[in-house]
Amino acid sequence: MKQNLALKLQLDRKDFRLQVDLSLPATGVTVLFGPSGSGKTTVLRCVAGLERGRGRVLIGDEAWQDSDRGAWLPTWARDLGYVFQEASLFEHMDVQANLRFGLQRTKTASGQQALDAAVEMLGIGHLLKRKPQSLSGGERQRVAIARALATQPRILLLDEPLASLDVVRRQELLPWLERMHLALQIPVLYVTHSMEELTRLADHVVLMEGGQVRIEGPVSQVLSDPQFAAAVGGEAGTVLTGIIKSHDDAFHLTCVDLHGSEIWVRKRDARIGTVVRLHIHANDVSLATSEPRDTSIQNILRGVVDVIDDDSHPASCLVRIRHADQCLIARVTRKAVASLKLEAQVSVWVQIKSVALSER
Ligand SMILES: Nc1ncnc2c1ncn2[C@@H]1O[C@H](COP(=O)(O)OP(=O)(O)OP(=O)(O)O)[C@@H](O)[C@H]1O
Repeated sequence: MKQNLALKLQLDRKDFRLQVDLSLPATGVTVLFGPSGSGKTTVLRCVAGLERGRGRVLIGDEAWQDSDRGAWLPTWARDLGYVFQEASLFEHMDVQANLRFGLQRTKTASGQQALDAAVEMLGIGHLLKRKPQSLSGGERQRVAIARALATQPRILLLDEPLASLDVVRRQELLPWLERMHLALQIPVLYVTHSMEELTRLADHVVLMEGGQVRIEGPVSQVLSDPQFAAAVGGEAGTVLTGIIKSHDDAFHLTCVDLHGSEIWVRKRDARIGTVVRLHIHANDVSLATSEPRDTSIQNILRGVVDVIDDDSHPASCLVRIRHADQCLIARVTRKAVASLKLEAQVSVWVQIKSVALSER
């Protein structure tokens, strides 16, 4: 059964008020993003019943909290998995025993099946006999996530699960999270400060600011919102969806079909027909009003200017360009906008210097 998550919460602390009203998708990853102190962790803690504000927390048709009706489920009675920055495993037990410990909470006979599936999904079968202290930070987190999933939660809460890892470990763990993301049928609330995690994992994005929701929606829509782009500064970029079309072995390239246009990326070991995400930084996009010739840039699309908005610095603008039914953002100078006479509805050639790709 699909389990939409509906939150309407107000919580007051000294110098801080959380005030959110959100209806989140029943599956997929919702990334809570925003500056330090904006209230991301507080939202997770309210969902988990670790904080008690006023309002409602509804999962599917079950009320975990409904202040108007006096309803409140304590944390232990909420079917959820919660994974923190640092995996809190029992050091004296091996991985298998840690996983089984989580399982004791489950009420269904399918618990073992769920545990096996989680072990498979997080690729930790070869670690079952190891003690936590012998695991890397990334492996510990995979065990912690598998333990949370083995309890067959109705929702998974991940609070900066990669934050305590170094860059190398982060890069190791991200593909596992991507795979998990594709396989899970429950909603995931994921707190991060990292644009890379957001662009690779998010289906839905909530930008928090000062305890409130500033922008919210599907990832491609939020990322192509110039206000979001201005808020994240140099990290602004968009996510487009394409399909692997062909591989060029001679030049080590892969061709992605983007609504009839071709985008070339570094060769990927992915089957033809695979749906992929293309991440394009706003700073890697330039615009021309006549067809560029004799350029080293391989990826050139036709598009139409949709919106031109202010950037955080007055020297630059954020230009949203429509290509078929998707949008991308270019950061260009205000001077270029003036000299090219860019405005809404103007046709442009969009030159893309660099594209990163991940599987959807
Ligand atoms: N236990 C607490 N007692 C009092 N105030 C708190 C407590 N925990 C958090 N706060 C305050 O509540 C506000 C929201 O904190 P929260 O941890 O939800 O923000 P965040 O967006 O998750 O931040 P970060 O990205 O730094 O983790 C901040 O002003 C913070 O200082």
